[in-house]
Amino acid sequence: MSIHAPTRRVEVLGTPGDRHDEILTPGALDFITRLDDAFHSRRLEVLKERVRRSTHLAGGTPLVFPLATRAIRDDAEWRVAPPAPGLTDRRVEITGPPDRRTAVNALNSGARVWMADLEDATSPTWENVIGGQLTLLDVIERRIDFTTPEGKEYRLGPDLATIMVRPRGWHLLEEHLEIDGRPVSASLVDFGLYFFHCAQRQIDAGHGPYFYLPKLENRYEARLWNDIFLFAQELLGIPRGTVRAAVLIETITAAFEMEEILYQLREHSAGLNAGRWDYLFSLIKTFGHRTDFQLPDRSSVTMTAPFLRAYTELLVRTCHRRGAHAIGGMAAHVPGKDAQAHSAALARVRLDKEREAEDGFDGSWVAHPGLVPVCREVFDNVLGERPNQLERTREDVEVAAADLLSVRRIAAPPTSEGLRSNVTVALRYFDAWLRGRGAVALNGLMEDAATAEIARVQIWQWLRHDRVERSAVLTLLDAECEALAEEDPRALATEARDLFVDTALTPHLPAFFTPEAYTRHLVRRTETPS
Ligand SMILES: CC(=O)SCCNC(=O)CCNC(=O)[C@H](O)C(C)(C)COP(=O)(O)OP(=O)(O)OC[C@H]1O[C@@H](n2cnc3c(N)ncnc32)[C@H](O)[C@@H]1OP(=O)(O)O
Ligand SMILES: O=CC(=O)O
Ligand SMILES: [Mg+2]
Repeated sequence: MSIHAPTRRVEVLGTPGDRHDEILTPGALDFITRLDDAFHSRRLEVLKERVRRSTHLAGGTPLVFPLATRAIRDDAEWRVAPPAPGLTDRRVEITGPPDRRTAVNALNSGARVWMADLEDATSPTWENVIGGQLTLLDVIERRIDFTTPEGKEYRLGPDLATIMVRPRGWHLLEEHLEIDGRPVSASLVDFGLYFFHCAQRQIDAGHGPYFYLPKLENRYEARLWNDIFLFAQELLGIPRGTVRAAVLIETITAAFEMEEILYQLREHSAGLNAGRWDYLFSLIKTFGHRTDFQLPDRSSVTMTAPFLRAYTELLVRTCHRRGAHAIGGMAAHVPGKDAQAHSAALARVRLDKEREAEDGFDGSWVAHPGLVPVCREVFDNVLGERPNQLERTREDVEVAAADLLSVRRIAAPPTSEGLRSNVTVALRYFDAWLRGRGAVALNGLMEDAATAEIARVQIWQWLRHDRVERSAVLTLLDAECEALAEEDPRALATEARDLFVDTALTPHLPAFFTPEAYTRHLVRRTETPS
């Protein structure tokens, strides 16, 4: 089907799947077209600004709290909107891709919020993108219950988590949907389809259209999202201020603009989250060329490192000063398959959540239903009857630019185990992603696009500073490739290897592995548009 909005030609080029027509309705496509009309060029400006900024930082321009927005930071009066229905108590938030099994398990898990993730945890095949929207629609319509061929039943229980949806970031395109012959922003597609189908339904169900916004780099990107919310609410007759969005502070530049990001979104804000994995990725990517920014093995970079503590403490202080929730990040350990690994994972997650709760976070993320009880218990102990600890304004916290950048204090050379682990994670994650899975458990750790990016850019950084030999990386890569192909005949070991070579072993570091990999491997366009 092609629909002709007044002047625009919309084409759906993805292979039609079961019930896709329920999502790709003429009304929804028209809504996406209007979003594209209004915001296409603003997205391009934001992307241009990213390149400009990273070139300046690479050229030695110091990263500082912006001078131009000092008045916003100094103004003690402004606050973000009060928490929206279903978002007052967020002591445990579970994350996961919006496939049907994960959705039912996450919603029933006992977590207060389910972050339905179209970003780090989703490989954006067309089937996953539209399937995810169908899952969300079916959940809200309460028609998702199903039984597997093996007889296992999935049924929504009485007490469900509130849904927050994370659309893909600004760097990605949706090539299965074209307007006037060019692909549409993946962020606008994910946001637009969910908003169009579910905003009113969520309001009718007592909640609202709630979002998590990934990978923002500065206040301009927050303003862009805020303008999109205003536009979308107006267009569909949704009362202004109904949308809520939490921003992941997961780039080093955004850490210098937390107040400004909250300020831009204040009418729609649902606080900030400490997205630690992308944050580390961003830090290495931004300063990877500098000798004083070399990070050691990923396993030895813990949240107690001074530069990471500065980041989380500043996040709590900033949020609570403005009446916004501060939500903790993802501990990577997932429950093990044997008793010993299981209790070790739980103990590590407990320590991580205890530190966050004591620091003043209002809740935190878990990656697996088996981790909900431990996170809840830790926050119950600190919060008691209170739904959050917004009143802890943490005026004791003072963080300077140098504290956020004090990476040198944990510098240590990479070990052979650290290198091997990064090669394994990057290669195996790429293989999973190319086959449509955006999150996997590897060696007891949750791996997704953010953690795989750390593995990739660390290898690049170590090569760049002659910390490891290229031949050693290639030897490990080939061995891992062979092992993967032997273990699983369906593995795309060669494609994953090529992706590794092209994104980690090149002199110029690609900003993300996903855009190129998406175009090369995930895009399956039909000959004749439907
Ligand atoms: C850096 C960041 O951005 S973090 C946020 C993005 N990342 C994520 O959201 C990852 C979320 N986690 C996951 O996707 C999964 O936990 C994985 C892939 C890591 C591991 O999944 P599995 O290998 O299936 O784990 P496991 O076998 O222990 O699962 C047991 C059950 O728990 C369910 N489960 C596991 N994780 C989740 C989850 N996050 N949400 C809901 N259910 C889950 C499984 O579906 C399975 O259910 P079943 O018994 O009905 O089949
Ligand atoms: O999105 C979360 C992160 O840690 O990255
Ligand atoms: Mg992330």
